[in-house]
Amino acid sequence: MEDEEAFNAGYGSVLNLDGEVEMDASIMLGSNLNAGAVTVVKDIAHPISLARLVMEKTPHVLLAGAGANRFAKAQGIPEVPPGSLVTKYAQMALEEFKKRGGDDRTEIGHKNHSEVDTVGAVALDSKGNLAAATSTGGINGKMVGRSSDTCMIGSGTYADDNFGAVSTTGHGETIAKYCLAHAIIKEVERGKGVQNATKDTLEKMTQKLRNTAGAITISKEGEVGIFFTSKRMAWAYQRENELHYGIEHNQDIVEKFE
Ligand SMILES: NC(=O)C[C@H](N)C(=O)O
Repeated sequence: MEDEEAFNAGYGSVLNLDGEVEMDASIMLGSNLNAGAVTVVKDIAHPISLARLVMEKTPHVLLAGAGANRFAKAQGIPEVPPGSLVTKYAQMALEEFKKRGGDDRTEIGHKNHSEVDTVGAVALDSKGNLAAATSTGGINGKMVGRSSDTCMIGSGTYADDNFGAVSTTGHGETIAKYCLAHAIIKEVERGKGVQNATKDTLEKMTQKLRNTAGAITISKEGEVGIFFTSKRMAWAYQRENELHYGIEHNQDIVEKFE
């Protein structure tokens, strides 16, 4: 998904005020709560793979900026040429953002053409291990050096084999203040099913902070929770020979395959 221009991650990321791509990503394992993250990394095609290396090869959880890029080099991850993750669409979106005077970073009350989605994944394997991962270019027209919720364990990403795994998208400052991913997990811990936990937590967050977000959650039993207070959120999941997907509210398109 980081290679796909339609998504706001890797190639196709939105731009900061200087017209550059600065990316964030995080990953977490539910079995031991191991986690890794990077923030404000430049010229790396797959920030999520770098976040995984932070988890697997360092004693740290989060590496930032030049230090994260230096670590990538040491791990043999090549940098892509400067500017090669920038797309025409992202440049147009930044121009539009600047023309508008640059203050409509949330969906409430605005029709915002420049937002494309962060990518995230949650998974359960046959042994009962849960994992979550999230990757983003952040928010169009962000300040240089701004870190998002996506690199923050507990906000953008969380996984605990006892309860579930969550990945979130939406207005980063709001998600970070609410510790959204962890807040959803806490509701599961209190006994709610993952769909209700996801929905109720997002609704409470939006009511309190007047900004929108969405999340995908999976339980240790393999149930999925999908909800968004934003206008749209593209999602999909596969269980056995059924593929489910949607983007609008109350949409669940099913395709069966052999
Ligand atoms: N579309 C997104 O999910 C953006 C991301 N949460 C951020 O604030 O950077």
